[in-house]
Order: sequence, then C-alpha cells, then structure tokens
Amino acid sequence: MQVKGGKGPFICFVLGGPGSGKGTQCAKIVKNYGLTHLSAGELLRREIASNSEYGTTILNTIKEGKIVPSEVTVSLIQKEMESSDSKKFLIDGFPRSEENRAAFERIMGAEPDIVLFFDCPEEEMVNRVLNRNEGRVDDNIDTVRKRLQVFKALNLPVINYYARRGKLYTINAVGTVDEIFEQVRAVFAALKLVTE
Ligand SMILES: Nc1ncnc2c1ncn2[C@@H]1O[C@H](COP(=O)(O)OP(=O)(O)O)[C@@H](O)[C@H]1O
Ligand SMILES: Nc1ccn([C@@H]2O[C@H](COP(=O)(O)OP(=O)(O)O)[C@@H](O)[C@H]2O)c(=O)n1
Repeated sequence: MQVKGGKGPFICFVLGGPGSGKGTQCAKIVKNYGLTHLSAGELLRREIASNSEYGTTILNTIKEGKIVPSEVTVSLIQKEMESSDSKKFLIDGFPRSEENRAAFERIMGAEPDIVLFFDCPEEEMVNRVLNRNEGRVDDNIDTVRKRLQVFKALNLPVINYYARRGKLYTINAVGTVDEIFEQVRAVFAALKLVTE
C-alpha cells in the first residue's frame, strides 16, 4: 500500500450519523487496505468496562447521547496511536464536534488526510440502530433521537469544514454493504491507496 510522504501517519476520519454503517464499512476497509481501526465509541466503551476514573462520566454522557469531553477521547486515541507502529489509521466516530476536532489538532499536532462521510437518511439510521442488538445502553429510541440532534448540531459543522478543505468524500450509505463498499473502494483507488 502506498501512503503519503512526509512525517506523520496517514489518517482517515470516518464520520456519519448513528447507525450509518461506519463500523461495518471500517471492518471492510481494514480487511482490504490494512489500516488500523480506532473507533472512538469503542475506546470509550472499553474505558467504561475497565472501571477507569472517567468511566461513570463517560457512561452517563453516552446514555444522554452527548459528547464526552474532548480531552478524554483524544487521550484514548493518542494512547492507541502512540503504542502502535502502524503508518495508517482509520479513526471512526471522531471528531464529533468542532471541539473534538480542535483538541485533536492541538494535542496530536495532526490533521486527517481524508474524511469519509457516510450519508444516510434519518429514519434508516433509526431503524438500523434499533435493530443492532448489541445490548448498547444508547441504542434505544429516546437516546437515538438525542444522538441525531447532537449529530446535526455538532457533527455536521465538522463535515462542512472538511468539505471546504477539500478533504471530504461523501458516500451514499443506502444500499447493500457491498454496494456501499464499492464507493469506498473508488475513493481509495483514486488515492492510489491500493493493496499490493
Ligand atoms: N448497508 C447496510 N444496510 C443495512 N443494514 C446495515 C448496513 N450497514 C450496516 N448495517 C447494520 O446497521 C447497524 C449499524 O451499523 P454500524 O456499522 O454499527 O453503524 P455505526 O458504526 O455508524 O453506528 C448494524 O446492525 C449493521 O449490521
Ligand atoms: N468522538 C466521540 C465518539 C463517541 N462518543 C460517544 O459515544 C457514543 C457512541 O458513539 P459510536 O461512534 O460508538 O456510535 P454511533 O453513535 O455512531 O452509533 C456517542 O453517542 C457519544 O455519546 C463521544 O462522546 N465522542
């Protein structure tokens, strides 16, 4: 796989509303292109499970569908990136807000090379989340409605920011998993991020 020149690793952020299929597509990207997948939500859930000092705050924030303080999330991402020798990261569900974005830039001194946005109609996202069946505390109708509000208020501005910077690749997230992945493949192919 070719990656960009320069110092830092290749970074791809993966954005989209709750249930838009980010995790599903990330698994396929990992399999086909070997990026190291970091899911911000998974890192936060792992932190809850490990009974860390921030566990209760994180749990309550997730139950409310709100955004965990950026310093907490960025430090979890930072720990993973710094303990890995990977040269290409897929960072999923982050940045969720302008504050998340600014904290990553400040703490990591890095910006993404590209940003994938899985664009999905709201009712489709609601159906997918309610059928996900992973026992998540936030996969219920009340919290999903709140997450959608937070997505529109705080995440869409970040998506628009990356569009203005020419880094955004919008994927139509409706269709079969394979149909959607064909669009992702086209993005990576255009970047010459080809498997060897
Ligand atoms: N293209 C698709 N069509 C229908 N259901 C999907 C599709 N992609 C993912 N799903 C399902 O929708 C749910 C949410 O997908 P997931 O990848 O967990 O989304 P996200 O990470 O964006 O929250 C999961 O149960 C997943 O199996
Ligand atoms: N950058 C992030 C990512 C997730 N989260 C929290 O974790 C929850 C679940 O995020 P997720 O990415 O695993 O799941 P989806 O909402 O995409 O389905 C969010 O609703 C937020 O409460 C956060 O606070 N900050």
